[in-house]
Amino acid sequence: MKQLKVAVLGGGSWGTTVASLVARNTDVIIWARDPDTVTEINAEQTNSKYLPGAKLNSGLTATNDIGEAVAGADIIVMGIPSQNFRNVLQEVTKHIRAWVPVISLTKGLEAGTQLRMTEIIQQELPGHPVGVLTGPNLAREIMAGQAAASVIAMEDEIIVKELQEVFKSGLFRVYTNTDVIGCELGGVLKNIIAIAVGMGDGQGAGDNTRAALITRGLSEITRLGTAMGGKAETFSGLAGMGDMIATCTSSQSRNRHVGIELGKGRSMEDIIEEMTMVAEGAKSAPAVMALAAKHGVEMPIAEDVSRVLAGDATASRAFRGLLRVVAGAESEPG
Ligand SMILES: NC(=O)C1=CN([C@@H]2O[C@H](COP(=O)(O)OP(=O)(O)OC[C@H]3O[C@@H](n4cnc5c(N)ncnc54)[C@H](OP(=O)(O)O)[C@@H]3O)[C@@H](O)[C@H]2O)C=CC1
Ligand SMILES: O=C(CO)COP(=O)(O)O
Repeated sequence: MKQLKVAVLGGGSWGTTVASLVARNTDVIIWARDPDTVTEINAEQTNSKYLPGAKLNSGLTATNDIGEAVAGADIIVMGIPSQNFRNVLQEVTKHIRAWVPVISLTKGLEAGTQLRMTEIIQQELPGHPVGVLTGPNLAREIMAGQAAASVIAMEDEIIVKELQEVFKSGLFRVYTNTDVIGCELGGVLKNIIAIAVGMGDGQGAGDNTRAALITRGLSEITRLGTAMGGKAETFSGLAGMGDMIATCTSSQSRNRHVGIELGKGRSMEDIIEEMTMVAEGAKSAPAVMALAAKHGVEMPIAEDVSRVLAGDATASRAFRGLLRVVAGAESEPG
């Protein structure tokens, strides 16, 4: 592979993990706003704030200067949480070269606009190829060297194959897909179902209950995703069902953690206050409900989660309501 220069923006758990993986293949520079993170990555090859105990690839370098990271890059990778994504991208526009692809790692929607991250990239950087890297990819496991599979999704069939070579590495297997909308929405929407599953787990629900929520959750996110232009088969692949299983069952998931704590009766303010990392589902839920209304899609699980997140219902009440709902045909909502 030609020695490409990749800039990863965002020094959190996933940005750092992806940068470390890609550094096995090519030149990578990571931009983080926190000077301590930058110093630590350069001096120790660790990021103890987000990936305690993990050793990063020794070829990885870090900078505090976004211009330095972006100006020389052949590929930009955005590992910034959804509500700050546009601000950082606006800085990128000042330094990026023409036609450089921009890949999002982010699994959220912009709150006010309900836009996907690739739509924001297209607004801010028209003409640049856009894509997402998504799938069942819990950062800490991947840093521990465990096998995982992911999907790189871009509309352009040639560029997506070139980028597959950049991201795949060792036991990190990367598939291609041209359904950007479906892949991106799979990553966004499963977070809300993971909160629902956590709400059940926090109240001592059983394995049958969890399986029912995951399965019914998958059908409701598929309904919205296909109404928005994604392909149904994408939601039964890694970016849909795969990520749903990982996030809804893992003790590492931040979204499931939020659900568990809500299930125990704690308030959102308390839960968020003690979290150092992002739980995208909590931020994206109102945008998801607005999109469901716009597309005329019923999403009973997401709706209940949204009510609990907004403080309009308790987790125990919402959870009992979900289970009491009168069942129709399996192909129908509810
Ligand atoms: N962690 C995971 O396993 C996975 C995460 N994702 C997705 O990746 C995205 C990033 O999440 P993740 O890395 O986990 O998040 P973390 O909570 O681990 O880290 C967030 C990072 O974003 C940085 N950040 C936040 N706002 C800004 C800003 N305005 N300018 C610059 N940097 C900023 C933080 O910097 P600071 O430290 O200075 O606050 C921090 O480095 C999310 O959408 C998530 O859903 C996808 C797959 C797996
Ligand atoms: O997206 C993820 C795994 O694929 C990470 O999930 P959480 O953000 O819930 O930790």
